[in-house]
Amino acid sequence: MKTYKIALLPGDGIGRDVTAAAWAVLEKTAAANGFSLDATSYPWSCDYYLENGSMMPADGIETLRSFDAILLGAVGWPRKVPDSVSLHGLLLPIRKAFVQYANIRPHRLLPGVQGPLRAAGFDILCIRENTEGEYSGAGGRVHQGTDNEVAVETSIFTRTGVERILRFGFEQARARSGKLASVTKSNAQKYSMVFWDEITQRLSAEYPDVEVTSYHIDAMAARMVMAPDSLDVVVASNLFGDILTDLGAAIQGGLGFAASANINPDRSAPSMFEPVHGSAPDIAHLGIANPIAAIWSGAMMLEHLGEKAAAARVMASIEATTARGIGAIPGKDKTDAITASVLSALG
Ligand SMILES: NC(=O)C1=CN([C@@H]2O[C@H](COP(=O)(O)OP(=O)(O)OC[C@H]3O[C@@H](n4cnc5c(N)ncnc54)[C@H](O)[C@@H]3O)[C@@H](O)[C@H]2O)C=CC1
Ligand SMILES: CC(=O)C(=O)O
Ligand SMILES: [K+]
Ligand SMILES: [Mn+2]
Repeated sequence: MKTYKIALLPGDGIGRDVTAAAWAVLEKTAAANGFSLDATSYPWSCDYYLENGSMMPADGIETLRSFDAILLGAVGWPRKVPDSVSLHGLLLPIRKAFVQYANIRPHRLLPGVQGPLRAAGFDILCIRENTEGEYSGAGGRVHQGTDNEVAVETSIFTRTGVERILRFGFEQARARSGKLASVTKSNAQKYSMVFWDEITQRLSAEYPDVEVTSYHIDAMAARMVMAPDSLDVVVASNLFGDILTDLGAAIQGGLGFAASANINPDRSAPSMFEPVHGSAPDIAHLGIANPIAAIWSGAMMLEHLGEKAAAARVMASIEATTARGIGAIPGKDKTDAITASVLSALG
């Protein structure tokens, strides 16, 4: 039987609950579809940091490298560890080291879910640059604690990095409606985003079948709310994509619905699958986290592994669940009840 080696990183807060839910669904799906998933779970998290002084061991990246894929919950527990330490100690290093440059975030309304906009046909695909840009981690602080203190955070946009994410966006647009929105801010950011726009324009010549439009990030935020039907594939830098995908999640009905895949398109290292949301300290321990985003991310993992029928089975079970009203209204159903419904819909 075909076996896939999966690294589980539940992380912090509700990351643990939703990863457990996703794993139960994935295991049952694998059994029904004739393959198996071999999980190794790692406790890397803020608790791990408090015990060991780092978010993961020094050889953590090398440990993960041998897996077929990584399933992650969420990283961060700001009451105990600064978010800048936890994110730059675990989540962001994995995305960078494994060149998971395409962060794919689908946003669409599931059956039975009423988003705040009543935009019934809401269905867009955000492609977020995931290894550089505003989250490069290049910068520093001097004269700390004095009136002369200075903080510098440098965005890094490389030709390789910008070209490959835009090309990925064009390819995704080609595979969907043929419409691509490129998110910019070249009226204010006169180096990086002018560079981004130039590469968008140059690549558009290679994709005459794709209609590409550039929108400034501020106008794009408004457009997602006011005219979501005018959008299909949206490609954005790391920070812009991060913000727009929480907005996309909100339009979907909440953070508990938004899935994501951190993809290494060349398959030279494992890709990582996780919900868009974080550890949600405000609801952790209440048993009410919506596991649908994590389960959907698991379906994206199966798709990436080539198990398309299994991925479709998981999606159909999610949709059957929300169509029955279970998990459709944020906070109404418990994590376990939503998971049980998806499990039973699997058949
Ligand atoms: N990829 C990751 O691991 C991410 C980690 N974080 C970290 O998570 C921690 C909390 O960050 P926040 O800014 O509060 O963002 P968050 O996404 O954890 O929570 C934002 C809001 O959405 C709600 N929410 C999130 N997921 C939900 C779910 N599955 N079901 C129902 N409601 C849900 C929360 O209760 C909260 O009100 C921080 O440490 C942050 O750095 C934040 C975003 C992504
Ligand atoms: C860190 C974060 O907010 C994200 O990856 O979406
Ligand atoms: K997450
Ligand atoms: Mn985010």
